[in-house]
This record gives sequence, structure tokens and C-alpha cells, in this order.
Amino acid sequence: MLAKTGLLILTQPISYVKTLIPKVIAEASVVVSETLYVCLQPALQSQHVTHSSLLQPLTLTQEVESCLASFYRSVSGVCHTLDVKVLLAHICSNTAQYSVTPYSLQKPVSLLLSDSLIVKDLWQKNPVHLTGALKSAFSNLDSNLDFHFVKSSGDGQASENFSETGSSSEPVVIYPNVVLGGTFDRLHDGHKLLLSQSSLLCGKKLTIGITDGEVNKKKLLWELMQPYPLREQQVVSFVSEIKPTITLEPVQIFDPFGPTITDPDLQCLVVSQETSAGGEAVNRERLKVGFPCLKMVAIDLVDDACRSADEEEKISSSSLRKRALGTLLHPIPSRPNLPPSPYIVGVVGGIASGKTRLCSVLGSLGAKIIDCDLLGHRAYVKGTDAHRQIVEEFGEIVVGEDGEINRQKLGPIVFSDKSRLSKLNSIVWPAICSLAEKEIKQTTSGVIVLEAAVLLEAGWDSMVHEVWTTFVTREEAVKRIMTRNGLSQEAAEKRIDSQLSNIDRIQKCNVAICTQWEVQVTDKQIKKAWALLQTRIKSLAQNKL
Ligand SMILES: CC(=O)SCCNC(=O)CCNC(=O)[C@H](O)C(C)(C)COP(=O)(O)OP(=O)(O)OC[C@H]1O[C@@H](n2cnc3c(N)ncnc32)[C@H](O)[C@@H]1OP(=O)(O)O
Repeated sequence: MLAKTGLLILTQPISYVKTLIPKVIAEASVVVSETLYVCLQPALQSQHVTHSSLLQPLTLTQEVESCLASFYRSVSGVCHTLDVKVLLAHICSNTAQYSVTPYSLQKPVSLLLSDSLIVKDLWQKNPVHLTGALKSAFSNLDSNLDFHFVKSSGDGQASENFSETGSSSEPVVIYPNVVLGGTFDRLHDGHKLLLSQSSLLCGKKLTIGITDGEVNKKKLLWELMQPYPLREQQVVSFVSEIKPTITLEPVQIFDPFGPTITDPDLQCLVVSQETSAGGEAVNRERLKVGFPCLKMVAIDLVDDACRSADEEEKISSSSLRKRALGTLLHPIPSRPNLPPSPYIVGVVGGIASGKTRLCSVLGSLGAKIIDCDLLGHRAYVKGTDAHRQIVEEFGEIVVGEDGEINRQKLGPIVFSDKSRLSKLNSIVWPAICSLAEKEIKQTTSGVIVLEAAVLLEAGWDSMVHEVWTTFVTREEAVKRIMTRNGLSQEAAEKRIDSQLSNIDRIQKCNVAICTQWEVQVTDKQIKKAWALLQTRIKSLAQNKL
């Protein structure tokens, strides 16, 4: 029994559940493959369960907060692929005022999981009746709902010593207006904990600042960051599922402060340990304009159990972006004009971004490389039509003593004037294209790599199945061009500016390889990209794409 989505109702005392979370997630991940909604219902343990009492309120205590944190901390170590969402709308400071608000679950739930013998018994006696009752509390339950009894939490016998006592059972203060901020790129368990904790503390309106623009460009591999609308949609969709009872206000922010220094009605700011200094700066700014200080709540960071030696200890979007290098960033377009074999990969990249390294490693892995730069040399040798047109357009000044086009003379002319560059392109690209097509026709199987720096600008993407790009930061490219080509900084920047920007190129490419670091790091990305490519080619052959 493997369900895509499960709803787990845990009925043991919270202090006991907390000790079992890794085991419970491990058990759930055997029967649920994608999404696991978790609903904490300790009240079901002690009282007689009827269908109308299936969603009971739970008082928000420190114990509950820490249990919530344990869920998100445990997931990455146990099963990082499982999307866990702990439901929070029934957790409140005053349970007497609670009225049932059903959860609108976005994924259809096909498996109910519980540690309760009572729920198990209700299921065995009349599953249709129980499903009907659950539907008043949770939308989107599959009509073929199945049941799994969670053994790892032991159904109460071992939990007798775990009644909620002491200071951790004190209720936690809830604030009407809570605010938090972040980049929220590739929503991970650290984000989910921050958003969940903020939602728990929020009684009415949750303001979520989501960074965009220049402030994001300071981040590692910012070019791979998800676009703002997607990041906002992921945040809103997560919070509205776990706590549908609060109003959400996502705000696009272009500095670290956002609405915290313009909205006097905010009361509580939730930060991660890393950003607590930023929280103090917020309060200094609020005092300057006469706003009351925000109560600051700092959340511990979530460790990344999947990290490699060179990655940060905490789960971070930067590590996730680094892991995205070499993987498929954008789906492969359909190319009915191309036969499935040979499979053609276009390689593009800004000047000095490491295309040559990428192609030489791909060559060593078995790809046939067609270097369009070399074809370009052949396209305008003396006697060709392109040679004649270039001389007509640019004059004898670009012709060397041997009668060939002198690239060192032609380069500075075209790279400092876009209209002249496009004139050259209009002469040379058709000639290179027909030479490339001839080379492609000579191969009938395997992988062909068409290395063409400006393939996208030339509109040659229809000639290839997918496009890969290399990239480095602008500063690194300038440094490399100055060293490699002996050009001044100004000339180097002109060459960079005559091409697409990294971000434009990455958005149009299927795979990105960053050659910023040591060669071993580049090679690792290329080998990963090659292995994933083989899988895609296999699926294409089996008509699965
Ligand atoms: C569609 C394609 O990608 S075909 C392959 C690219 N070739 C062309 O577009 C043909 C036109 N270009 C040329 O003839 C030559 O590049 C010249 C004459 C302009 C300059 O020659 P050179 O001084 O020898 O420089 P070189 O050819 O090494 O190019 C330097 C950089 O300019 C870039 N470049 C080349 N052609 C172009 C172009 N048409 N537009 C913008 N940038 C270009 C490349 O990124 C290259 O970087 P790289 O060496 O890291 O790959």
C-alpha cells in the first residue's frame, strides 16, 4: 500500500509524541510517498470518540511548539523527500472559544494513518461512516480512503508517564498581527518551521515579506532563484493549508525591513537565529518613527541531514540551488522536427564561462562535440561567400597579410557596436549553420554536443533537443577575459554586454553548470548532468517523455 498523500492523526500526549517523531515519520514514509498532513489530537485519547468529536482544539503550549519543531527537524534526517505539513488551525490559546474550521487540503488524501486503537476500531466497524465524519473536518479525502494503524507510537500503554505538566504546559501568548520575512526560495523544512511557528503565534493577520530585486542578487547562485510569483504562491499555499483561519498578507520587499518599519499595528516579529540581528535593527527603526517595538521570537535553524562536506550545516536555499546545478531546471521542449537519435545538446554560455571545459568533459564521457567557433573560422576562409561579404561590409582593414579575416581586428569593431555585430552575425551564422547541419547528418546515434556560444541569440534552439549553459559571476568573467585575452577591463565588459545576461540565458536553458569554483566541482556537476541526461534519453526512447 503506497499512497501519494496521507493524513496522520496522532492521539498520544504531546510530550510522548515528541519522543517518537522520527520513528513515526519513518513508518509513515513506508506507506506515503509524497505529502503527509499531520493532525495532533491528544484529546481523542482521553475521551470517548464520536464522529462529531474528531477535530478537537488543542491549547498552544511550549510543549506543542517544541513538538512542531521536532517534526520539521526530523523530516530531513528520516525521509527528506516527504512533504510534511503539520495542521495548526485547531491549536489555539483559548480552546473554549474554538469553533471547528475545516482544513482545505490541496492534495487528495488516500490514506488515513493513526496511532489510536479507537480510530482503528471505528474504521473497522464502519469505514464509510468514519470517512463521512472526517470529511466535516478535512476536505479532499478520497472516496477510496484506506487506513494504516501507526504501531510505532504504541497506543498509549507507554505514554502513561507523559502527561503534560510543568512550565512547558503553560499557554503561549498569541498576537493578532505577526510578521516574518525571507526569500523563501525552494520552500524547505526550515522555511516551513518558520512559517508554522509564525502561524501558531498569529491570531489574525500574518504579514509575510518576500524579498525580490537587488537584495536577492547578493545571494549565492541568485540566478537560479525561483521567480517571485512562484515563491509567493508556495508560501501562501503552505500557510493557507496549515492555518486557514488567519488572513495572509504576502508583501514583495526590496530591502531587509519591508513592512516592519511602515506598519505600526504589527506586534510580533518571528526571525530565525541567523536574522535576529536584523530584528533588533527593525526595532531601532520603529522607535525612530514612534512605533511600538515588536516582540521578537527567534526560531532555531533546522539541520540539513543530506548536506555534503562543502555545504552549510543548516538547510539552506543556497545549498538547494547548488544541488540544482546539473539537474533539469526547465522541462525539455517537444521537438517533433528532430529524430530522437542522435540526441543533440546545445551548449551556450557567456564569454569565458567555461564552455570549453564542459565540452571536453562531455567529449570524454562519449559525446561527439561540434565546435561552432571552429566552424566559424571555416565559414569565412578566403574564397568563401562570407569572406567576400565581410570585406565588403567592414573593409580591407579586417583582412590580414595572408588574405584571411583577422579576428583580432574584427573583434573590437563588432564588440563595441551592436549594429555591426548583428551585421557580422547575419553574414556568418547561415554559413556556420549549414556546416553544423552537415556534421550532424554524419552521426546517427549517441549524443551530439553543439557548442555555440550564442545559439539562443541565433535562434538555433530548434536544432537541438535541449540547451545547457555554463556561467560564472560577472566579476569572475571579467577577470578571466583580462587574463586569457589580455583585454582591458573596459573591453572585457563590452564583450560581456554584447551577449545575453546570465539570468536571461539560465531562464532559457534546461541545465546550468557553474564553473566558478575548483575544476573538481565543475566536473562533478557535469557528471551528474550527463547521468541525468542518459535517463532522459532512455525515457525518450521508451516514449515516456
Ligand atoms: C550561433 C553561434 O553561437 S556560432 C559560434 C559563435 N560565432 C559567431 O557567432 C560568429 C561571429 N563571431 C566571430 O566571428 C568571432 O567571434 C569574432 C571575429 C567576432 C571575434 O573573434 P575572436 O577575437 O577570435 O574571439 P572569439 O571568437 O574567441 O570570441 C570571443 C568570445 O566572444 C563571444 N562571441 C563570439 N561570437 C559572438 C557573437 N556573434 N555575439 C556575441 N558574442 C560572441 C564568445 O562568447 C566568445 O567567448 P568564448 O571564447 O569564451 O567562447
